[in-house]
Amino acid sequence: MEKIEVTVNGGLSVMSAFFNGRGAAVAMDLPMVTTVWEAGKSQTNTVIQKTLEFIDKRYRTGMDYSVSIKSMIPMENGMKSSSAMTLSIIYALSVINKLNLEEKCLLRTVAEASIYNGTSVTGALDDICACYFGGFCLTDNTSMEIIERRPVDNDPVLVSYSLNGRKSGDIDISSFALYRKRSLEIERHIQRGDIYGAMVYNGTIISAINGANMEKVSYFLKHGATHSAQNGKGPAVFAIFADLDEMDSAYRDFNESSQGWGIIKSSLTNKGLTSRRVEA
Ligand SMILES: Nc1ncnc2c1ncn2[C@@H]1O[C@H](COP(=O)(O)OP(=O)(O)O)[C@@H](O)[C@H]1O
Ligand SMILES: O=C(O)C1=C[C@@H](OP(=O)(O)O)[C@@H](O)[C@H](O)C1
Repeated sequence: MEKIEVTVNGGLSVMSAFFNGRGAAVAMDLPMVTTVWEAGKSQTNTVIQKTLEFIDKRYRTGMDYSVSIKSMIPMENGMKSSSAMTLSIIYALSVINKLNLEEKCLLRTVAEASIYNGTSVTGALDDICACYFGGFCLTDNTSMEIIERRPVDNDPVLVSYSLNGRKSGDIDISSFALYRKRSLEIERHIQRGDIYGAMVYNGTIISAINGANMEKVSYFLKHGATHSAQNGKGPAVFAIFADLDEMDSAYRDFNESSQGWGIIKSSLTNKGLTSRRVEA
C-alpha cells in the first residue's frame, strides 16, 4: 500500500494576525513528519477528523484515511503546530487524490480548513506559508494573499515552551482591535528588515493583553539574549543570542530552574515542505 509522507517545520510569530488581519511568521528547524494513507477510519483526534471531513466535503474524496504524526513542534505554544499539521494532511490528500491544486489554491484551502477544524481564527495563512515555503512570510489573512517572502539567516534560537499550552482557536481577539495602531509599529520593524525587533514588539503587545511569563524573558535576558519576548500569543518565549557560549549556558542551566516548561535549541530555516511516497 502506498503512503505519502510529508515533512514540514514549525516556526515563530513575527506579527500576529489578530490585530488587523495581516500576519507574519518565520520557519524554524523543528520537523513534523506526517504520513497519510487510504484505510479504514483510524483513531485520530477531532482536529484531524475535521480536517479530513473538510477535504471530503470540498473535493468529494469519498475515502477513509489514516494519519500518523511524529512531531518535534510543541502544541499550543504559538510554534505553528496546527498549521504544520493541517498543511501536511491536506498536501498528502491532494497527492493521493491527484487534486493538482496550484500553490495559491492549496494554501488558501489549508487556511479555510484551519478555521473549519477550529485551530485558527484568521486562517493563519502567515503560518501556513512559513511552514510551506520556509523563511519569512508576510500575508494578508483577510484577502488571503501573500504580501512578501524573504529568506532568513539560519540564526540559532532558544525557545522555552509550556506543557500547559494556549489554543489559538480559543482566543478572544475582540480586545486586539484596541491595539491596532500599536501593531503598525510591528510592521515598521518588518519594513526596516528588523524581524527580531518585530517579534519582540509583537510579543510585548500580546503580553500586555493576555499576560506573559516574564520570568522566562528575564531568565534569557540575564543569560545574554539580545532579544527575548513571548512568541506571539505564547505561552512560549523565544530568545536570540549573539554569543553562542552564552546561549549554550542558558540552555544548559534551564532545566534545573523550571517546572512545567521545556526548552528547545533550534535555528531559523529556509527549508520548506518536502514529501515522498513510502511503501507500507
Ligand atoms: N502532533 C500533533 N498531533 C495531533 N494533533 C496536533 C499535533 N500538533 C498540533 N495538533 C493539533 O493542533 C492544535 C494546536 O493548535 P494551536 O492552538 O493553533 O497551536 P499552535 O500555536 O502550536 O499552532 C492541538 O490542540 C491539536 O489539535
Ligand atoms: O489563529 C490565527 O488565525 C492565528 C494564530 C496565531 O498563530 P499560532 O496559532 O501559532 O499562535 C497567529 O500568530 C497568526 O498570525 C494567526
